[in-house]
Amino acid sequence: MKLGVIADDYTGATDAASFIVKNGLSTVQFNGVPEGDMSSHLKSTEAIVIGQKTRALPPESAVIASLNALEWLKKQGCEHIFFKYCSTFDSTEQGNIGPVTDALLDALNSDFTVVCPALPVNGRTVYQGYLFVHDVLLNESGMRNHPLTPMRDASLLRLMDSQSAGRSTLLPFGIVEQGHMACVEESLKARSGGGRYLVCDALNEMHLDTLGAAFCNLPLATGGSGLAGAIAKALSVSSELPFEVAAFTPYKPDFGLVVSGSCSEMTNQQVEAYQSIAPSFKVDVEKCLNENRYFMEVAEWVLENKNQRVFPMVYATVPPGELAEIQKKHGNKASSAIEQMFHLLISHLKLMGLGAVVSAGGETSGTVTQAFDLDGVRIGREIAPGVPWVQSFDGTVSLALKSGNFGDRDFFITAQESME
Ligand SMILES: Nc1ncnc2c1ncn2[C@@H]1O[C@H](COP(=O)(O)OP(=O)(O)O)[C@@H](O)[C@H]1O
Ligand SMILES: O=C(O)[C@@H](O)C(=O)COP(=O)(O)O
Repeated sequence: MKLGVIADDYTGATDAASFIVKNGLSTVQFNGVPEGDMSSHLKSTEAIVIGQKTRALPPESAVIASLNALEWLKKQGCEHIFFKYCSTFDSTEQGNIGPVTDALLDALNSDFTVVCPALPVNGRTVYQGYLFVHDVLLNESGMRNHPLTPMRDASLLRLMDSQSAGRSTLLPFGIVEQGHMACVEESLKARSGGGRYLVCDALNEMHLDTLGAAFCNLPLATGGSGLAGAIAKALSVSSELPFEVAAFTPYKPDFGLVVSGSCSEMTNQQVEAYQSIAPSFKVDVEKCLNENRYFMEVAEWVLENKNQRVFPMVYATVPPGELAEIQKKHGNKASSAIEQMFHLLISHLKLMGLGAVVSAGGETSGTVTQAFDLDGVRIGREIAPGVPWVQSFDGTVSLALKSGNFGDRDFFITAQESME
């Protein structure tokens, strides 16, 4: 097994898996650390991705979950480990990117890794250690208003140093441009000078490929799906298996649903666009907080509106002003109550034959995936960069787990049109 990936959310896991498959390694994704014998799913597999919902947990819990994942991946013989976090470095001052990276390094008896969330195809670039989202710094992007992990700084060195035990240094793009040997040399200098995390500039795919070639042999690398894909590309050079892109297309079931819990700028646009063509239900936050059985009211609406040309949509997505008011009144309790409602809703609807969900938002997708209680998924056709269709091993459930910021305005309909 060449590569084991620990992803801090489920959209991030499918994102990474999609890029790894595209770059030549056959890949299986598990939702959480698998229990029982998974060997039948691992025949001819070169990369394993474990998706977990650890991004917004207290750091201690995220560390324990990530170390469990590492132990399992090592048992499967994974030679290299990749810690996948968000291309917008979603975290708080406490973590969890720093604490999890430190714990993984210690467990791997290593003292050095790379940090690179760049994903140029989706507009995330790193320049002089600063993270850009398209043409603005991270802290000027919509991420400054994120409900759980508002990003108020764009310096990856500062962000990493504030939440970890060690010290960051920079691999500037001028050296990345000189090629992978120059990067390796620079990393040796950084390491001998006491640097623990090498923050890598990357403005385009070529830079990522260079970083992949330079750092594919580290025990641990960390970053976004761009670097995960580049490392897979470097590792796949020695692959003995025939290259095969797992691009199955799922069937469109009679009963599908769009669930949107992201409040990102892009998801707000996607919800607005989809509302004009599909039956839509806006979640009542007060009811999520105060009525245990509110999910039944939502389920009833869904069941009345299924079997249409397009999937009905249940959404909690609100624009920044409305979100700020809700958070002022309820803090993070509102977010948890909404997630809990989505969990109960999906758990109920799966018994009614729900066969596909297009889900927007990382935490939201974690909730949806956990409610289906699937061991893992196989990776299918890409709908947009970083968002593949995935399907349960038994083929009964198809999911499109969309990161809040990914996809274009028409994503919800494009996803359905891409089914057979
Ligand atoms: N109207 C709302 N008020 C408060 N919190 C909300 C609202 N709608 C969604 N949320 C919460 O915001 C969080 C969004 O996170 P997530 O699903 O990861 O989206 P993203 O991918 O944009 O980060 C979730 O915890 C969700 O429950
Ligand atoms: O790296 C990315 O941008 C995504 O894979 C991801 O992790 C997104 O997180 P959410 O926006 O919370 O879905």
